[in-house]
Amino acid sequence: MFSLSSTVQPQVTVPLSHLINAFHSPKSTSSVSASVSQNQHRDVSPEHEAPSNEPMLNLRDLGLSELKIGQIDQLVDSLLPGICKGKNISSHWHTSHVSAQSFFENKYGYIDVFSTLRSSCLNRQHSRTLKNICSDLQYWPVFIQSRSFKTLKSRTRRLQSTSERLAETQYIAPSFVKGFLLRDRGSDVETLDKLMKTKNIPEAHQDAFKTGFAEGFLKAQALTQKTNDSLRRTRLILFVLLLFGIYGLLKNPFLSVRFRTTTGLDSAVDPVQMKNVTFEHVKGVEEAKQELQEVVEFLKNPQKFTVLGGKLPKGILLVGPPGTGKTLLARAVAGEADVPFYYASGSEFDEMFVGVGASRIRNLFREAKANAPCVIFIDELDSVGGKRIESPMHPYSRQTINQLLAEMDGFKPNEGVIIIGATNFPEALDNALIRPGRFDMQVTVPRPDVRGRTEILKWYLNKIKFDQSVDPEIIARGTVGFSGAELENLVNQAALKAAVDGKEMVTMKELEFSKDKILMGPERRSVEIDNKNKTITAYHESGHAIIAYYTKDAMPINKATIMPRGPTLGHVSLLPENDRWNETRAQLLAQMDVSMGGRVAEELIFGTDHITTGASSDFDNATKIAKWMVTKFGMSEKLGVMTYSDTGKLSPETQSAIEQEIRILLKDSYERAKHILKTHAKEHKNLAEALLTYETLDAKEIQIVLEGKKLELR
Ligand SMILES: Nc1ncnc2c1ncn2[C@@H]1O[C@H](COP(=O)(O)OP(=O)(O)OP(=O)(O)O)[C@@H](O)[C@H]1O
Ligand SMILES: [Zn+2]
Repeated sequence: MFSLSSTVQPQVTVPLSHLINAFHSPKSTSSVSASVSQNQHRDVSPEHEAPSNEPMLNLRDLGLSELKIGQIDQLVDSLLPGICKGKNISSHWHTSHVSAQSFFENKYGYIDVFSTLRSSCLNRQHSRTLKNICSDLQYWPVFIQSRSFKTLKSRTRRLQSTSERLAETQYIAPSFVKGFLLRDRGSDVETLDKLMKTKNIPEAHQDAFKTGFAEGFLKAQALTQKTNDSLRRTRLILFVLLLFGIYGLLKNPFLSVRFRTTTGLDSAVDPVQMKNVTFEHVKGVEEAKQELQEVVEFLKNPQKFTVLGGKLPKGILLVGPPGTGKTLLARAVAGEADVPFYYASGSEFDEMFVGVGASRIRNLFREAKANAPCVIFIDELDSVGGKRIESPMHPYSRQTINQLLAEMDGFKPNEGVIIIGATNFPEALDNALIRPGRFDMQVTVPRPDVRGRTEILKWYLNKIKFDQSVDPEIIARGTVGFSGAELENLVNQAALKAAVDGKEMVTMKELEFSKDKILMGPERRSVEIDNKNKTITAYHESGHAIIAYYTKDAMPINKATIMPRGPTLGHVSLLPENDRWNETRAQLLAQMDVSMGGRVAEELIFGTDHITTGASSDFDNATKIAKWMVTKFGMSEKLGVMTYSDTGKLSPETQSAIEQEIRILLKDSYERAKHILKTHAKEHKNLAEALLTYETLDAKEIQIVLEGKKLELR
């Protein structure tokens, strides 16, 4: 409805179509009727009440509410000729107002237009053309009263000031009025008149021309209104969607985690109660456990230490290769003492964002102090406490380390918070971190020895089903240098293999299998090796085995196989009875002899022309031992008890003397191997054939074959 309602303004509204109709057929009287309401009394006739979907045009908007009686009469007459023929007028027209009649009369000195409308029946028959209406509209004074009786000046006067005019139109007039009457009225109509004149439009067509103009204008206004409505609706929908979107983002767990981690204000500092992990769970690191025992005592009973005046270190640094059980030990300390355990990894503090790493450290220590006695464990300490090198990758590491140092200085030694740090690279740590008062107690957690490995293997074997014939010690002997984590993995892999093979329990075979897999890579069963190469490999490997078996100081054989694995076509594994801390000259020579066994076997069986490249790593091994014996271990009579570290810088004579000695050692070794293989040619043949049949033979089976007994069919 194009109406501007106001409490004080009389309103005259008319369906738009009627106005258009009036424009179109000004002489027709049948299609349009009107009624006039009484003063202070709204027309309540049913027709009037019936809602109309048509847009309504408020005549006041057209500036008609201020018409003089005569003008209104003229207008109504021209718009709706014969509209009021009596009291039974239908009420498509109605007027309403609420302001006092006297107000208008008093203030403006002329009769209220509505009293005129009320008294008049609007039944004049004069028909007038649109041209007349337009020119009337053009010059009628527009008189608009806003709310609260604030009366604006006559429009004619106000139009003198352009700025005033603009302000007024924006404030009061609807766009229709602005466009049609106020802002562009004069110019539009004038232009239209001018246009009709210049185009020489005949008098007869001028009405139609103007009608078309007015109709188009009204339609454009209706369209604008529609567009504005739909724009408003779209904006509302977008706003609601935005609200939903924001709600969804806040509820999304992924994003909330991101917010957590990136702000660092809420880093994970929840303690873990470690009652279930004790020193019992950590095997093969007895010394480390003993050293940490006193820390456990302190955490259990801090007063005992305070009374005696003893001071415990604030920080303990666990140093050792990966997987040796440093984290496990720290957990066990908390578990033994039954105190909370705060875990943090150094890399968590290594943040790209300023202050985040430092704030996490602050949070961690604040939480820990509130829950003392407790253990803070910082894994990978080197990644937070490494030497303070400025680098673009770690822009705020200095800030983080400083925070860590400040926190460590910030509590007293006997406050009940023990910080355990772990690192694989103690040398990479910032010196400020390892000075007394910080991480001043260092505990080494080495790779386990054979006893330790046996214990660890037993511990993890007890968690799976294994055959009674399994000897963990044999596996332990063959896994020199394995860490606790690697041994755990070995047992696990054996269990998986047994499950895949449909076995009920794990046997030595699976354990050996997984050991070889870890040491040498997976088996290459799919590799097609021709019989000739298989035979050469079988004799080569048996050659090693025969030398090992018949040489007094050689290590016991564990296994021989011609199954390709990793880069090898076959191998013989020997096991030291113990981890060897020292090796004798005889043991070193025996190792060289065993290495030579492969090539000697090839030569003896297939002839000098058919020796292969397969012995190169054997020679590498033998040559290395011979070289060390001469240059490092003082085991050459000719060169004496002296070390020759940088052989390239030695005199040519010395260099050739060393070379000579190494050559003799290797040659002698080769000859010894040849002698043994010639002596035990029969055993050599038997073993090679057994390998060709069975592919893999363990120590017991090798012994059976070499004793000339028959192997049971597997
Ligand atoms: N000495 C051990 N006794 C028993 N289990 C061990 C031992 N060492 C390692 N493990 C096993 O290996 C797993 C990994 O060990 P842990 O995380 O403690 O090693 P770590 O020294 O902290 O390694 P990293 O330096 O890589 O952090 C342990 O959870 C445990 O299952
Ligand atoms: Zn070999």
